[in-house]
Amino acid sequence: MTNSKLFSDSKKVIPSGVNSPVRYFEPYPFFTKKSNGAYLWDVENKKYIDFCNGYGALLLGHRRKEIINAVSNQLSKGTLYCTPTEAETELSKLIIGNFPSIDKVRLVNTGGEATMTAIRLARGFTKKKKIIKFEGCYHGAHDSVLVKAGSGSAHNGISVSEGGLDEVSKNTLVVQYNNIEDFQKTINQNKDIAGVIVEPILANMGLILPEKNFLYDLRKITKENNIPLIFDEVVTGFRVSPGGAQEHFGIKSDITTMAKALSNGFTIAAVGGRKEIIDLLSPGGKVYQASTFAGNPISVSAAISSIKTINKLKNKLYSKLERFNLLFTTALDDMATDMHIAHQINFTASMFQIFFTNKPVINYETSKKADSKKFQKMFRTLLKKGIFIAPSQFEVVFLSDAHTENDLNKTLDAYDAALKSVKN
Ligand SMILES: Cc1ncc(COP(=O)(O)O)c(C=O)c1O
Ligand SMILES: N[C@H](C=O)CCC(=O)O
Repeated sequence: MTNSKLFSDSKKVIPSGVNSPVRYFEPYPFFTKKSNGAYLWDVENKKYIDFCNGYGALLLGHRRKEIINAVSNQLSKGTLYCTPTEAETELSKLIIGNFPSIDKVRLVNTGGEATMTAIRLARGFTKKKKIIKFEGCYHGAHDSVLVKAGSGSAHNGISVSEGGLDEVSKNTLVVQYNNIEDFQKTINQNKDIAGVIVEPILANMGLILPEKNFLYDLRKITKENNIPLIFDEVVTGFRVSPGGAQEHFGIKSDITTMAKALSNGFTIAAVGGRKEIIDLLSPGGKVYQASTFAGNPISVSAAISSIKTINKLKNKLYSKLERFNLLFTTALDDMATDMHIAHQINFTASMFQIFFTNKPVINYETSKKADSKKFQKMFRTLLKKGIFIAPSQFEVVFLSDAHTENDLNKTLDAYDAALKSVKN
């Protein structure tokens, strides 16, 4: 079977042939048949070093032994009960142990479900309507946050999705990321703010780091105005430190969402926060949230195993990934500079992105101004050479614990060729 044949088949039965827009690239995506460690293999038996890593989920690499063992063990005991389990309490205690801002946590299935619940909680708590989000931040594919969002929707130039209601999006106020004056002005002009949601490190417009005081000022202003601050840690939770970006920056949010690296590749997400807010969830409170698959025993077993593995490895894991990232991005920067290619590299922890522009990339506008055609050229050369990064400059390159120095050296050689293709 070939990728091209599978794509023509899939297009007949799946819209655009893919189950999430970001998976499509021209002329057609490759179809994966298996993965292991740092690698993917497509149906034509081509091997790729994977730097998409489930858009950040696979912090520990594909088919990590500890997680596969835990899941296999659970498979022999059942796949769905729809009753509470002891394992759900164990997982919640582990999450709370890693995130001191969280008193209680509810398990859901996806990042989007977690942010939808977080926003509903903020509205239920404050009895107010409007939320503030930041340009380019992506919080899932639901109406209140699909407004000037990043990821695939930035790529498609969709500011507000068709089919979304104006009545919903008009209650979402959008502020420029890293612009605290814009934020303060919006707070001063609107007395009806129910909550503020932010990616503490913006990983959906490429990688954009919060400027020095941005998150601290956000925390201070939201506290002064009694507005719940939601940290969307769907990407950063467990990836930048065992306690996410909030541990990394030493800031406590009121509500936190997490997914991805929480389970290293299984379908689970969580929304947690201060007791007085999270206890508003039904059935004890009047903020309704529900799901058949919530607390799915397979995903819960994967998440318990992931957190335990992360907590056991701790400094060894994070310092290795940081060292690899620094070495890699320094070499990449030198290469692009030697070739006189205008570029910026943003990096932190185990994430980076290169932008083809001579201006620092600090927000939605500056990310959008980077040359996406050059990025596509680079992507295609990398792919030919067996390196798979997410196919858009609005995504991020993710390192995993499975990458070896040898993988990184091969990848640097591929970037060398890819940058030359950009230059020509
Ligand atoms: C920061 C952030 N929040 C929320 C989401 C939505 O998560 P999901 O795709 O699991 O709905 C994503 C990614 O998709 C994300 O990167
Ligand atoms: N950028 C998104 C997640 O972080 C990409 C995942 C998706 O939408 O399929």
